[in-house]
Amino acid sequence: MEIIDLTKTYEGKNVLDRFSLTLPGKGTVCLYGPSGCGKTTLLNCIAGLEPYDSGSITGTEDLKIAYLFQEDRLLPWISAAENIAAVLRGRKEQNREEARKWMRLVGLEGEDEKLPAQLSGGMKRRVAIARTLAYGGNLFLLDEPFRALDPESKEQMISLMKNKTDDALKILVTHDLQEAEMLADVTYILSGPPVRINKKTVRNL
Ligand SMILES: Nc1ncnc2c1ncn2[C@@H]1O[C@H](COP(=O)(O)OP(=O)(O)OP(=O)(O)O)[C@@H](O)[C@H]1O
Repeated sequence: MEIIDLTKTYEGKNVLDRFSLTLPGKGTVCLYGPSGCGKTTLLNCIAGLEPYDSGSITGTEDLKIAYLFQEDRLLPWISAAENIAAVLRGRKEQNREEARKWMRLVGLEGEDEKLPAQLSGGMKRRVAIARTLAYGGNLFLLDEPFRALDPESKEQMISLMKNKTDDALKILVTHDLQEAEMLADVTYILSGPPVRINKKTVRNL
């Protein structure tokens, strides 16, 4: 996948200014940078959710993209398990079973019937993670995926994500260098001073 000279402006202000990056077919690439530097905008452009002013993104045409948004975006009027089942393509009963399996995998057994409003912030995040993984794909866009999780659930979710997305490319946006260190093969610093992460490749853009 190749991003060449991507430029995106909002209200006359350059958010992405001739941004270029070549990404591998699989593995985890972390984008690290201060709030407001354009990380979410970049993911939205890759996903095709935001138009851009100039430049190109190629190599995404045949990819199935699973996007974990920064916000959970759960449908409030259906249960946690139904939120997961909603992205599945099988028969109703099969989807329900599959959704229950994902609820177990993210440590939410017994919470299937709860509405999002009845879940804690961390539980909602785990449902959103389960929904993204259940949908699956060859490109995962992960915008602060472990936001609102306690350290133990975060570790569990990192390990689950590693297991379930082995053959895919993951683009991970995070403010947390420890997270980058645990997951990423390469970390790009989008702006600000260089930061070193143990044993990992860190590049400034
Ligand atoms: N729809 C929009 N309309 C106008 N400006 C926007 C819009 N979306 C984002 N911006 C602006 O673009 C800039 C980049 O926003 P973006 O959400 O991509 O940053 P970010 O690096 O993901 O930040 P964070 O780490 O806080 O999520 C910000 O200055 C923001 O105010």
